[in-house]
Amino acid sequence: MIEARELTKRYGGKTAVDHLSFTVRPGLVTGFLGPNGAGKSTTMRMVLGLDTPCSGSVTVGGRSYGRLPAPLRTVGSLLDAKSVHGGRTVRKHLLGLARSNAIGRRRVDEVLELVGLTEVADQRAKGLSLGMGQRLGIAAALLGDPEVLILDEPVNGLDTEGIRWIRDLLKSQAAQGRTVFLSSHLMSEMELTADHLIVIGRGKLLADTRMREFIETNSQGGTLLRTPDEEAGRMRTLLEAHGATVQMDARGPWRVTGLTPVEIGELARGHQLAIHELTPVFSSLEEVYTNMTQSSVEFRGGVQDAEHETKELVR
Ligand SMILES: Nc1ncnc2c1ncn2[C@@H]1O[C@H](COP(=O)(O)OP(=O)(O)OP(=O)(O)O)[C@@H](O)[C@H]1O
Repeated sequence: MIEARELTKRYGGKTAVDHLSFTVRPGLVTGFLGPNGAGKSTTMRMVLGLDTPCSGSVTVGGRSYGRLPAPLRTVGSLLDAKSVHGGRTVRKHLLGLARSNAIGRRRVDEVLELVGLTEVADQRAKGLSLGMGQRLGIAAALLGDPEVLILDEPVNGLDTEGIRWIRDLLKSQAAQGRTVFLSSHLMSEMELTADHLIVIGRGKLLADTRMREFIETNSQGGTLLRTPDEEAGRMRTLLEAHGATVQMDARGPWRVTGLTPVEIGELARGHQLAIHELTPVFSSLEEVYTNMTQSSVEFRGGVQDAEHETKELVR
């Protein structure tokens, strides 16, 4: 579990993180989203004791990072995969980390196996491909078998296979009851990986919500509707009279927005109109997120009054 309470960080006159409170829970992959400069990396660095909050607090497993008796056993992180000493071999890099954290050699072999680096264990780190380097960073994060994993842009620059591998790994780590907190600008990937989302803008919390709820509540997808031809005119009039917008399609289903599928179904039933198809369609995470950060529409996914912040984001 990660708990941030009123976390605030200023650099000179610039407020990077602004009274940010959230909880990242075990058993889930939680995505951390926000436009460039929103304060994600700063927040992660404060969680990991690499930056000191100006005010507020953040704990991992109930303690601030500095008070953890064996940090690597509580929280594993990947902030910058390139921060490895390139002259060392893969195994030596991990052995060095293990030794300084009282972790046995056997665990090094386990994580090498887990991330698929056993065969290149004796190669120098600087010769690794980007994907391999990323795996090494993840091996280091997993070394202490920590309850919390924090990853900043772990899929940056990876190919499809590498991305899928990280997705499966993170999901399985969460399924084992670990807390997984990751940032990524790749929305399609985040949509597939994360169960929960924390969204920030200008250092402030914009949303703290389940992925499904975030998409469903803020989706502009609408509902696909088919009715028999002879009832189409009456159906359209009825829907529009109740505030719906109907996009007609002569051959396919209509797209109805402004009413939920339940409301459409109940209206049709009340007027004895037949329905042949009623399919909710949801926007992608990317569409919802882009819309949220580009419009001043009030966001309703767990934080009520984000109007001001979303306006700020587009200035
Ligand atoms: N060490 C620093 N000194 C001064 N300003 C900083 C420092 N670190 C971050 N900032 C500023 O704080 C703000 C938040 O930066 P941060 O890197 O945390 O955002 P981010 O959400 O991680 O962005 P990105 O998605 O681009 O990585 C930015 O305006 C950044 O310029």
